[in-house]
This record gives sequence, structure tokens and C-alpha cells, in this order.
Amino acid sequence: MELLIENLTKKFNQQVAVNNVSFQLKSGQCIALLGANGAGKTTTLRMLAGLLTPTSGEIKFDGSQNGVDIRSKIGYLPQHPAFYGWMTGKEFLVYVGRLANLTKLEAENRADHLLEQVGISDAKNKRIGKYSGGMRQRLGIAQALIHKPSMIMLDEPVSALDPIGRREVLTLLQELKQDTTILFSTHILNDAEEISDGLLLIHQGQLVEQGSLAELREKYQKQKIELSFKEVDDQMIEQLNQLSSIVEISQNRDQLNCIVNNVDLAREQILSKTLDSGWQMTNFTVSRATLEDMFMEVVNK
Ligand SMILES: Nc1ncnc2c1ncn2[C@@H]1O[C@H](COP(=O)(O)OP(=O)(O)OP(=O)(O)O)[C@@H](O)[C@H]1O
Repeated sequence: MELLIENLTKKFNQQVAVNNVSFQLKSGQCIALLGANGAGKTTTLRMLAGLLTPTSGEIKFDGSQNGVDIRSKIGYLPQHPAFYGWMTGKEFLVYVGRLANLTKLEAENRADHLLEQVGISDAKNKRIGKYSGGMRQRLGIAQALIHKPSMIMLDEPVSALDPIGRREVLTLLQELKQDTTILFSTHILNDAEEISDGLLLIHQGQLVEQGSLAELREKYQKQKIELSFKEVDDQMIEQLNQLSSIVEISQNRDQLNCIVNNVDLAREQILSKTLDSGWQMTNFTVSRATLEDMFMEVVNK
């Protein structure tokens, strides 16, 4: 399976919600579409799910012609799924199975299988109105899988959940990704790091970075020294900036984050400068820049 997205764009009147986005998704991958609120994640997923017509660009599934209905290949869980609270979990899945053209028997068998797979078979005869948030999301994922799609797309599958529900659904996704191709959106980097193999970072409608977690870590991994002083002034920052080992300094109140090109040299230079100048240092920590730093760097460009 291969999903190829080329120059996908969506405008709402004059507002460009998704701007010239291109990427590829292959069988077996679990990819996170990561971006802040309003970045364009939902709009992208809705176009891929066939619920929204792109203004321009192409969506090709296994080399299909652009515009061909690919909904039978894709399972989709919207950000705010609507359930009938009076139905039981099993009734709901049988109902969506029938909508997906399964016979009654097929729908029942498929529902039982999926309820087992997403771990809510004990509650299959309970009304959905009584389900916890995590159980509803698991039912929503089962719904997305009903027609045996080649891949599933999940819009913010854990964002609205409490910590217990989050954990339930993240664990389920860990299991599902073993044999399901998954594209999911999130605004939480930790969730993306925990379950995905790769990231698509979207910012103001544009794809600003993409790659496997390993590639991105390698690319953005920088050595960093965090310093705190009793007081920080511009002159101090200027003097530190002149040290040959320091590449860049950012300030957060009395804390300075220094990206350095050589930790050992930087340690020596910073400590000796601090002593000479009589600055009152309260913290000196060597660390590595994380994907969090990458996220902030890319998003603040
Ligand atoms: N139907 C619409 N009409 C007009 N503008 C829209 C419409 N849908 C989305 N937008 C705008 O497009 C931009 C992208 O929205 P989108 O919902 O795709 O972002 P998102 O990344 O999913 O954010 P969130 O996490 O808040 O759902 C936003 O500025 C939004 O206001």
C-alpha cells in the first residue's frame, strides 16, 4: 500500500488552511501529523478521508487516479466522533458494519472480533452512554477498522482523554501498529514520540519538517548547556556570546540556554568567564537538545 499526497492545498475563502503539502505513507508505517491548534491537521485528514474536496493537489492511493473514491481503503476516526448513547457497543459496530455493506452475520462476527481486538468485549452489551472516554475512543477505533481498510487515520485520538483514557488508547495504538498502517494527528509531541515511527510537522498549513524519529533526532540533536544566574543582563549575554564554543543563546528570565559546539571547551570558557566576572551562577547543566526543542525551533521560525 502506498498513499501519495502531492501539493495538497485547501483554501476556505481567502484563508489557506493547508498549503502545498506533499508526503508519502507506506504500508506498516505509523506516522504522526504533529502541529499546534489550527495548524491544518484536521483539514488535511478530512481531505484524505474524502470528506473535504481539496482546492488543488493530488491524493493517490496505490497509484490510483486523483479523485477516485478511496474511502473503502481508509478507516477514519474524527476528532469529535458522534455515538448514539442508547446503543450498545456491539449494536453500534453492527450498525456501521451494515452501512459498510457487510451482511448481518458478517457485521456481527466482525463486531465481535473488533471488540475483542480493542479490548472492550466485556462491555459490548453495555450502552455507549455509560462508556468512559477511553472506551469510546476504543470503540471509535474499532469503527474505523470495520471494513478492513488498508490504513486508518485518527484525528487527535487521545487529546480529549483523561490520563487513564490516554494510556488505554496509547497502549491500544502500540498494539495496532504491529499490523495496521496508521496516520494520526496530535498537538502533543510526547504522544507522537511514544507511538509513531515518523513525524510530519505542520505549521500554519505548511509541512515544515518530516522524517523518521531517528533522522529528526540526529538532525536536531545539539549539545546544550543550561545556565542560571541570580541576575542576568544584556551585557552578560553579549559577553557569553563572544565565547568561541557558544553557537546560540536564548534567554528565559534568569535562565540561559546555550547551544554549544564543544561541551568541554564551553564548560571551561563559561566557568572561567563567570569566575572572572564575579557572576553569581545558580545552575549549570549539560543536556542535549530534544525533539521538543526542534518543535519549538521549527514552530517559532
Ligand atoms: N470549514 C472551515 N471554514 C473556514 N475556515 C476553516 C474551516 N475549517 C478549518 N478552517 C481554518 O483552517 C485552519 C486549520 O484548521 P484545522 O482544523 O485543520 O487545524 P487543526 O490543526 O486540526 O487544529 P485543531 O487541533 O485546533 O483541530 C484554521 O485556521 C481554521 O480556522
